[in-house]
Amino acid sequence: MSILLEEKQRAFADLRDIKANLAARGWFPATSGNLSIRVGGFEPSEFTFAITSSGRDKSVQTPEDFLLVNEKGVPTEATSLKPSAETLIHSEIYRLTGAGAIFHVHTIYNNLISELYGERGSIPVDGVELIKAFNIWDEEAQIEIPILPNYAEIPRIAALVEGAIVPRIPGIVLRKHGIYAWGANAFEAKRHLEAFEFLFEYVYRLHLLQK
Ligand SMILES: CSCCC(=O)C(=O)COP(=O)(O)O
Ligand SMILES: [Zn+2]
Repeated sequence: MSILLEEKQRAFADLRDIKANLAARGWFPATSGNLSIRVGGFEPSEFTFAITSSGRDKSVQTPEDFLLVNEKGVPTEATSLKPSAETLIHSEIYRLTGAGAIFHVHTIYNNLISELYGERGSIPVDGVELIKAFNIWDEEAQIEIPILPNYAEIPRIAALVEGAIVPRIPGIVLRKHGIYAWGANAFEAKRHLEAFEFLFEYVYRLHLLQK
């Protein structure tokens, strides 16, 4: 078996597991969300990643759930499957961060918080312990999680990713849409995603308490 085939099968298996895990939390309502894992070499200019196919019910497992695409988001193998409509955002995050996995979900809390802080352009989080999940260990750390507008054309959003990325924050929120969280591998990307969602719920509930 070639190394790429082995890596592809491992990436598909990892995506299947994470998809089932996140679906069980209700984080893929109405076919929303997409997941990807980088496969093969880590050349900055040329890379391949496994990504969810577009428009599918992510709470069920089928043989048509994933495909491989190149750094431009074009399928690398003959297939009738369509890559996620948001593949270009994944491509751009891989290109800019060298991440190994990217997970995107739509939740009530990430949508609410993105609207609450939409005009500010970032979500402030102040001194919450789970900030350490991002490997930020300062006492009472203060972070700002970037928010981008949710344009209808994905290339317009992708063009803004470079300017929005904050090196120590492994995620970007799209306003009234959802979060992209990434990490060096699937384990780390999942940890980051869980931390973001915890922090969004915390900040939202705190806002209500303080009103
Ligand atoms: C009904 S969800 C609208 C599209 C979206 O935001 C999303 O995350 C899912 O798109 P995909 O093409 O990856 O299924
Ligand atoms: Zn989406």
